[in-house]
Amino acid sequence: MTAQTHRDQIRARLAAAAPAINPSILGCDYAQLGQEIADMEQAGAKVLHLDVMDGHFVPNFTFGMTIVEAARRATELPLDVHLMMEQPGRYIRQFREAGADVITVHEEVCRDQSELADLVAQIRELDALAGIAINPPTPLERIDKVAGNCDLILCMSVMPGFGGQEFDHVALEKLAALRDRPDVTAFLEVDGGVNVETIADCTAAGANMLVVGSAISGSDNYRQRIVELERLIK
Ligand SMILES: O=C(CO)[C@H](O)[C@H](O)COP(=O)(O)O
Repeated sequence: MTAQTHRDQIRARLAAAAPAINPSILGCDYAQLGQEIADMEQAGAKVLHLDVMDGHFVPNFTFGMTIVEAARRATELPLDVHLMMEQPGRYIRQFREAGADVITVHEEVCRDQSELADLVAQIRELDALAGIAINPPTPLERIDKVAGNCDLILCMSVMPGFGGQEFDHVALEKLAALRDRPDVTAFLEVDGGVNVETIADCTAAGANMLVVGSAISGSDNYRQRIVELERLIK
């Protein structure tokens, strides 16, 4: 029997958890990062979303591989690392070595779909799940050749860069179109403005990985909020 790869194991964990609430650490207290991550895990998170922002592709900075590596030491939960950055290919190996299990790159930083496909292959060679992300204005045609051959597709429901923005419904049309494509087996993820008002529409449209930032990190009780969100989607 062939041994399971790390990708196989992570895919199986995500499939077992789906539809999964995927808390983003963007709004956490970074002076207490280990505790924040432990709190999210105890609250029921099955996967954690880490937002890497470079100040070029998005008008904000967050963190790089050092924090990914610290998160890796703080938890065994799958780490879903969203690279909001130019030239992600230069850093993919370092993020993988820091402990990223899922690595997502943006279509908008690629010349064409062949470059996007190369990044997917590069991520998979490192035994991580490969995700591709599109911003609200980016049409699905821009990923039509790669959508059937990647592990996760992230439909942004805000322009990336900041938490606490309003949900853009354009993501729902894209999710539904992807869900209906027989060749697409990727996890379908949505990120931005996902909260108690919008989450049920996301799963109804086909999302099975639901990134939630401020609706969890801004609440007084992470567990209560995750349970509340889960009730709306299961
Ligand atoms: O990528 C992001 C913003 O660009 C983040 O995942 C962000 O944490 C989402 O936050 P919120 O749920 O508050 O919209």
